[in-house]
Amino acid sequence: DVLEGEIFLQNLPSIVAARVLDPRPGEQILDMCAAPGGKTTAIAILMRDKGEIVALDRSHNKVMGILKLADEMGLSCIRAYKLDALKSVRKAYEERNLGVADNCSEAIVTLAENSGPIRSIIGAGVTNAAEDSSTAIVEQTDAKRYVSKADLRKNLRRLRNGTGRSNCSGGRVEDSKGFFPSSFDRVLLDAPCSALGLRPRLFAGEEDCIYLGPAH
Ligand SMILES: C[S@@+](CC[C@H](N)C(=O)[O-])C[C@H]1O[C@@H](n2cnc3c(N)ncnc32)[C@H](O)[C@@H]1O
Repeated sequence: DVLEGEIFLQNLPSIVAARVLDPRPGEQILDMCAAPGGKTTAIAILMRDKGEIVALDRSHNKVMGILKLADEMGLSCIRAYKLDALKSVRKAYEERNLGVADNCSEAIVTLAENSGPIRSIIGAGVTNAAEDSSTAIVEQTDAKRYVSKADLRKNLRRLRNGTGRSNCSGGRVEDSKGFFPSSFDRVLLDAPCSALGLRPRLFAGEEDCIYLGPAH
C-alpha cells in the first residue's frame, strides 16, 4: 500500500470521513472500528501527527496491521488496541482515576516486557497469585488499580507457556478495557455493514462500459 514510504493510496471515503470529522492537532480521537486504518491514518495526517488517535478493532491481526501501517507512514500519534467496540465504554462503577493512556490493561504489558519474576499491579486477591506454582512476586504498587484474577492467571500462563496466539504473527497487541465517557474530543464509528462492501471504483472496467453503454 505504501510506495517507498512516500505515496499511500487512500479511498475517497476515508478522506471525506476524516474531513467531516474535522480533527484538530492535539486532540484525542477514538476510531472504533479502525482496521485496516484508512480513516485512522487520514485523520492522523489532518492532525499533523499531533495528539492521539486510539484505533480499535476486535481482530488481533488487524490491529497489527494498523500498527504496521502507522509505522510505515511514520505516524506516531496512533495507538491501536484490540477491543470489541461494543465494550468501549467503561462502566460507571469502575475506577475513574485513570487517564486515557491508562485505560488499557497495563498488567499484561508489564508482564510481557518483564523477563524477570512476575511483577503485577494488583489491589486485591494477592493471595491467589501465591497459589500458582510459579515464582510469582506480586507487588501492590497502587492499591487503587485492580487486575482481575482471570487476568493474573492468564499472565502467569503466558509466562510459563510463552506468549501464545496473540504473538503468532510476530507482534504483541495490547488489549483495552474500554474508556470512560468524555475521554475523547471526537469519535469515529465506521461500523461494519453487510461485509459485502466494495472499494468505490473510480474507473469502470471494460465489461461495465459495455453494460452501461448505449443499447444496440
Ligand atoms: C468497514 S471496516 C473499517 C474500515 C476502516 N474504518 C478504514 O477506514 O480503513 C470494519 C472493521 O470493523 C471491525 N469490527 C467489526 N466488528 C467490530 C467490533 N464489534 N468491535 C471492533 N471492531 C469491529 C472489523 O474487524 C473491520 O476491520
